[in-house]
Amino acid sequence: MLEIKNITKIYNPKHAQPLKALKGINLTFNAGEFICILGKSGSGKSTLLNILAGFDQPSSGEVLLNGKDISKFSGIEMADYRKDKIGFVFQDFQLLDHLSVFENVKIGLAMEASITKEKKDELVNDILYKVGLTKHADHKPSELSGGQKQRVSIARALVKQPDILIADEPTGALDSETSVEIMNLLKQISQSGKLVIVVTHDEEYAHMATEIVTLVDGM
Ligand SMILES: Nc1ncnc2c1ncn2[C@@H]1O[C@H](COP(=O)(O)OP(=O)(O)OP(=O)(O)O)[C@@H](O)[C@H]1O
Repeated sequence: MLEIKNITKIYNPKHAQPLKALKGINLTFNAGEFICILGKSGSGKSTLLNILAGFDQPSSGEVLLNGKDISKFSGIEMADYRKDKIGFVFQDFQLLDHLSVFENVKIGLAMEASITKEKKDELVNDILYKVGLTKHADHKPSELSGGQKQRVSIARALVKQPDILIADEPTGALDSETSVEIMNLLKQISQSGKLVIVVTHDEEYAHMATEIVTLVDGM
């Protein structure tokens, strides 16, 4: 489904000492897999994630989604790729404090001009049910626990039904019990047929993965 071939990323290529953040990475990921990307600080995890999510482009190599090379996409094609195929979950949730849980999740559908308001409301209610937040739909983020906030962020990423869910340190701001809960939810999501890719510092949760990728110094 998602294949990367000989990816390199060089920051400041014209600098006297360019920084090689990724040094020829080859990986294949399939639908239904739960991938954990591990590695020390500076090993290239965020760089790899940003390329997979279409936030950044590699210096060389290919990123193939169902055989199509997204690394050569134009700006507009890349924006469509991010909108249609990718859900992204951030460590610090990135919720809007003045909006309710329902409204925060609905933001995930803001770019979907072809979906009616009624259908959007139905999709939001469905996903809130799936992540166990129906009772909290009218609450503000400030009224939620850290784990509940991360569930809102996951619901917002999933509401547009992307094929791929990417999470950057989703448990980084959570205690260990809540972290297990969130990792279990992410695993369940992969078992429903999505490709879930998680960057984590917490090696203790890596056993839950179907595949572990360990980055060492960009390799
Ligand atoms: N925009 C940038 N410009 C220049 N160098 C960068 C940039 N982003 C990252 N780097 C460098 O690339 C290397 C890999 O960084 P990256 O953020 O991918 O690592 P990481 O494994 O995600 O680290 P952390 O766990 O601390 O987030 C590091 O040496 C970093 O300093």
